Amino acid sequence: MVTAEPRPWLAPPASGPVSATVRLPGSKSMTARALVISALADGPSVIEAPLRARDTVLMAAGLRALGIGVDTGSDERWIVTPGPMRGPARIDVGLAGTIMRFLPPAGALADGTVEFDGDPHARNRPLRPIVEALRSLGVAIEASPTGGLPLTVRGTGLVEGGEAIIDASGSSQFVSGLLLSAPRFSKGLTLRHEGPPVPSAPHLRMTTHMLRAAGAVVDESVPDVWTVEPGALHGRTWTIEPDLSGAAPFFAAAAVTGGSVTLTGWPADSWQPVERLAEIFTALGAEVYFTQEAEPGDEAAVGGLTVRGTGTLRGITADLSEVSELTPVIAALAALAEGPSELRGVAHIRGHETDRIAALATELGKAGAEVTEFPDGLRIEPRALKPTTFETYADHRMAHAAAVIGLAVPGINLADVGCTSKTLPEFPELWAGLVARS
Ligand SMILES: O=C(O)C1=C[C@@H](OP(=O)(O)O)[C@@H](O)[C@H](O)C1
Ligand SMILES: C=C(OP(=O)(O)O)C(=O)O
Repeated sequence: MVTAEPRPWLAPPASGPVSATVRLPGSKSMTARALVISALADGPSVIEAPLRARDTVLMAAGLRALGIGVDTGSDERWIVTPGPMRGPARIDVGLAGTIMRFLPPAGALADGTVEFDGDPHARNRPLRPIVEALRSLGVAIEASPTGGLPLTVRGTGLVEGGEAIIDASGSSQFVSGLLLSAPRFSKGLTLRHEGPPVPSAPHLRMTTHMLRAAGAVVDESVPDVWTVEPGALHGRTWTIEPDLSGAAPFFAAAAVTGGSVTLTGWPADSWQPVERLAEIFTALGAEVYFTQEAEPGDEAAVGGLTVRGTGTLRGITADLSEVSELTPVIAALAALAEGPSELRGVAHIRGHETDRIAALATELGKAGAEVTEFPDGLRIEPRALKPTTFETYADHRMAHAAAVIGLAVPGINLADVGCTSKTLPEFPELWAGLVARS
């Protein structure tokens, strides 16, 4: 609920191809899941290489408000000590989809009243499907007249669970949020999605992988149906991968400048959609490869993920529904490409940090691109781009998109770079360091 002063920032232009090896902080999505699963587990957990950013710090604070021990004192590892969850508690979700969708089901397992609210725009983000699913599972929950924040969950310490139907076409996080707490529901959960396709399938797979890693029994063999058996989640050590979505602008810098960016510390067997990112960057004209730093077959092996620009940046036609959070950066690349692009399948990103389709159409349009807005995406015709002040709408990924444009177009002013603190507070410094290596 804190609104910081805007921090204007001039995006640094690249003077040539960038050439850099960067280590990025941990994945927001993995850190969020590790925190929630660890809070619901039967013993302490350690989260190695967590992301320390607004979304994950607020998640930790939300769990603490429920009575969970979350020691975030060290940058290397956070320690979660579960215990009985209780209200009354007030949880600030900031602008984080992960918190507003993952913590109400957990809050329902607390004994007492748990209130949720967040930034002004957080009240516009969709929540109704998860609220209604929770009600159908026996949870007493009050929402605003639009079905969203502010929410009050009247926890009794127990959630009966059982069967629920949900339309999760607005966000995969509705499903993830319910599944993460489901092992602790008395009857577990069978959740059936009914409606247009659920976006962000890789995030659902991350949820089920991580639940199984903590001992949950999860069946996802039937499309659009997830079954979680009731049972204990076990404390464990989580090792958080670097954040793939946070990496996208850095890779984009390689593609735009014809340079090379290697991000280190990637596991050979990632839980994030590296292949989909590689396909998209390859279609754009870049080369993507993984260099293992240890013996093949070593499951813990990490390596470098490299994107190399080839001097060619092609327009693409792509369904981005699996990696919708990459849309702003890919749209920026499309505006700098040699031909038109059509990015579709992302209607739901109108419910992200801002209406990203409208925001991209406006801001890329201001920079000179010819942009057509569709209900589910954008057509972008590259034109000679010009300096502008790029509004960021409190949206970290709009800031990333502006920074990418600014590599090639001197004079791109971001209205506020402070919004990058949501997932990567070090963004301005890391970006300046990268551009200095051009
Ligand atoms: O579960 C998660 O960690 C996320 C799921 C996706 O949400 P949507 O399905 O709403 O796109 C993604 O865009 C978001 O950044 C993180
Ligand atoms: C959509 C995003 O975030 P959230 O987890 O708040 O939905 C995002 O990070 O691009």
